[in-house]
Amino acid sequence: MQYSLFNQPEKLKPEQGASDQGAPEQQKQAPQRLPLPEGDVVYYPRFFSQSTADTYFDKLQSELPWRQDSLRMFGKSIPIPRLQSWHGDSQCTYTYSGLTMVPNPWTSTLADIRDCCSAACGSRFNSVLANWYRHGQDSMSLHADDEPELGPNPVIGSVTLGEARPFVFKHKETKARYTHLLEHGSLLVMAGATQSHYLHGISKTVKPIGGRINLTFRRLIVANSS
Ligand SMILES: O=C(O)CCC(=O)C(=O)O
Ligand SMILES: [Fe+2]
Repeated sequence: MQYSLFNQPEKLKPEQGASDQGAPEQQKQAPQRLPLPEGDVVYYPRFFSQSTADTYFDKLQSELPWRQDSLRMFGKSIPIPRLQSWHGDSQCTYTYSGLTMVPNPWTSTLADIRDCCSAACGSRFNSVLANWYRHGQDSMSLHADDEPELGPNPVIGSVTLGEARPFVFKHKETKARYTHLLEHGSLLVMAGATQSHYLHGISKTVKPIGGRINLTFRRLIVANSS
């Protein structure tokens, strides 16, 4: 399907809730295409209003069955530096870095956010990895979302709630780096050949910062997916 990354149906425009009144600088922020050669990345600041994003943060923090997962490296079990929760349609079992994750069901909060992101991205997302970065020492090392079950040129929709963190892109051949701050209530959409050409990740910081929840929506190619 051909679609524009700039799709933003009227009903998905940032809400103008009570807490946003009198703060016109918070509204009408246009999507930005990031200047990444060979990449296809669009950033929607305030995809969700401040008040909606605050509510989602609180609900997800308390509702999701957060897990401390570990990876096996060099024969040792190493805890990953963040908590995670994998949700999706029942057939969406996902394997990454040797870790096989059976999906938890969609919660109504996750399903609401999924539907907004699917409409904006033109992709029917069937799964989401929720990441909870509790503080500055939580991180995600550079990687590409290029697992075979995502298919070629996957569309990935990534929502940030809570503390803003810099998102690092590193070009696989030129090694050029580009950093973009992901803010509360934003949506970052990676599409096209972005995963073929770039790694991405979240670095640690020594600054005393608050928690951040990230939701990375994906569409896995699975039997019986519509
Ligand atoms: O926390 C983020 O913004 C990145 C998450 C990510 O890259 C992933 O879940 O694959
Ligand atoms: Fe990723």
